[in-house]
Amino acid sequence: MAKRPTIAIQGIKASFHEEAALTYFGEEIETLECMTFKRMFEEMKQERADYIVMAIENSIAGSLLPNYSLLQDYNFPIIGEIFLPVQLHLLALPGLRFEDIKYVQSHPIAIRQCEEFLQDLQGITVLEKSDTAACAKEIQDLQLKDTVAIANLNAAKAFGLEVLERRIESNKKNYTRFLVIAREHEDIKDANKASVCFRVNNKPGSLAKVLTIFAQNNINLSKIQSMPVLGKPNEYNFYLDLEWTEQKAYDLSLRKILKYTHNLSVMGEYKSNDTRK
Ligand SMILES: O=C(O)C(=O)Cc1ccccc1
Repeated sequence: MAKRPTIAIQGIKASFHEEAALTYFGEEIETLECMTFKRMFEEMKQERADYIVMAIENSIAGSLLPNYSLLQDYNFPIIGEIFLPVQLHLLALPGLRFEDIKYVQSHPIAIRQCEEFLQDLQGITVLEKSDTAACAKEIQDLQLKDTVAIANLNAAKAFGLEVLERRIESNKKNYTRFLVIAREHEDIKDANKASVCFRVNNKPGSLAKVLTIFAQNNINLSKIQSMPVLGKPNEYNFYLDLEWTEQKAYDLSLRKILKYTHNLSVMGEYKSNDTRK
């Protein structure tokens, strides 16, 4: 039997990262729990992980900008994507009443998704922690009787907590997009999406020129994100997600943009997997 792949996730079991990893790879995996996003890349560099599953964007919180830098710094290929619906609940030790709450703890992405709900809570301190599941676990481990966690139902079940309030996210249709990153290059059959990065000259129309080439070749731009290049004023890295129906048109447009860009890198070619409704 082939060895189960080891997937580095940010957070512990029952976190959204674990759910994303299970959604993509199925149940036959080992997960490697990492407390930070950078740790996942270090583990992969040390060959203790075969893949990374990493959140890159959320419908409310937006892009996770430092994660773009990690992709650049470590240069491992993106081989897939997952869109996960994010439903959040307020979890507490059984029997806890609303008036007992002094602290609400969760991952910053989850906190930002529940801002409307949190605004209505008077005199309660919000604490940002490493991941939603660890917040739930801590309440059980330390028997915290004045603290609640924002997390998912897997965490409630895994750590014996009760749901004090269901579905507290502001936008009921919110999704998080995760990337699947491999240690080694993999040839993805029928790839129809790519994540690329480049810089352009600081001159009028430089970026427009590149975007026109994609438009002329019928390449859809599903995302564009810019990030300043550290130590180089006026220089930006542009991160683009491209989608195509004709592989040849994509190949051609990449060749054509070479003339108008510098530091062009293809961060990964993979199958589009947009499961949002
Ligand atoms: O804290 C977690 O469970 C994570 O995996 C990070 C996260 C939090 C909220 C939405 C998506 C990802």
